[in-house]
Amino acid sequence: MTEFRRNAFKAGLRAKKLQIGLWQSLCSNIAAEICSDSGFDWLLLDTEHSPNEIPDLLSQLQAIEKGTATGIIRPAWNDAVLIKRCLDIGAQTLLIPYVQSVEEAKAAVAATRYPPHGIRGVSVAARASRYGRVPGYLTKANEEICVLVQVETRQSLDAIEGIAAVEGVDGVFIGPSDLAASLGHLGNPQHADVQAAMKEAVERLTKVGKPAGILTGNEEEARRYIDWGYLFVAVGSDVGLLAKSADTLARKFKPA
Ligand SMILES: O=C(O)C(=O)C[C@H](O)[C@@H](O)CO
Repeated sequence: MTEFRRNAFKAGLRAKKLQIGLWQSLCSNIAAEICSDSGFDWLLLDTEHSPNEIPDLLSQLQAIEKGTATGIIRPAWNDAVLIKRCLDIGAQTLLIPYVQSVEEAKAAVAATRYPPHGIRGVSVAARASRYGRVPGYLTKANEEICVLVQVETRQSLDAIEGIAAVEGVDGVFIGPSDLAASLGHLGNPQHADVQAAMKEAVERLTKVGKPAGILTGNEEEARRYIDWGYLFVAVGSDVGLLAKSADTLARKFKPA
């Protein structure tokens, strides 16, 4: 019998365990497979700022299944159709960008739930149910679906407790680049005002018992965010790793 797949990332969030991730923007199943054997807890397959399409995402999910990491997809927008397509190919954890209000957080959750709890369209033969072979998938799916919402503007910061309290929101991710832009510091998430906002955000989320996540390519910052209480932290990206290693190697033989 084909078993219903459990979501290790969601279990880690419930246990308030620190989970370390890597951002995947190369849109490559081979890169994703390589990174999935590194020991990370999660790999974020981005479609908001990377040219990833559904077939690319599907092959990346397949590639990372045998590794240590849970695949998380970020749809390009808080859109029920994009969300449905990511769920149907087997993603159980989604990171929804630019959630500005309680209403938008509710809409994100509703897009992941079958009626009567939401509006997810029903497929009886999608990969999510192992092509219809998982007994009772339609009634059990919600148990393992994990919804992360992105708070990345001044407006959403103001509403952070309400957004976090929406039933079905499992975690809140602070987007450093967009938050910096919204606070008037485009391109400078290190600015003291932005750092203070990110610290306050995790403190407020911790107070209401909701796990907070973040991304940085800088080790010192990552350690600081972990000290502040962030629980799902992406500590780099496949693009960053490749660019940095390629530059370092080239410099050894072709000094600038
Ligand atoms: O605001 C942010 O920071 C994010 O949402 C993450 C970025 O989109 C990521 O691509 C890094 O630039």
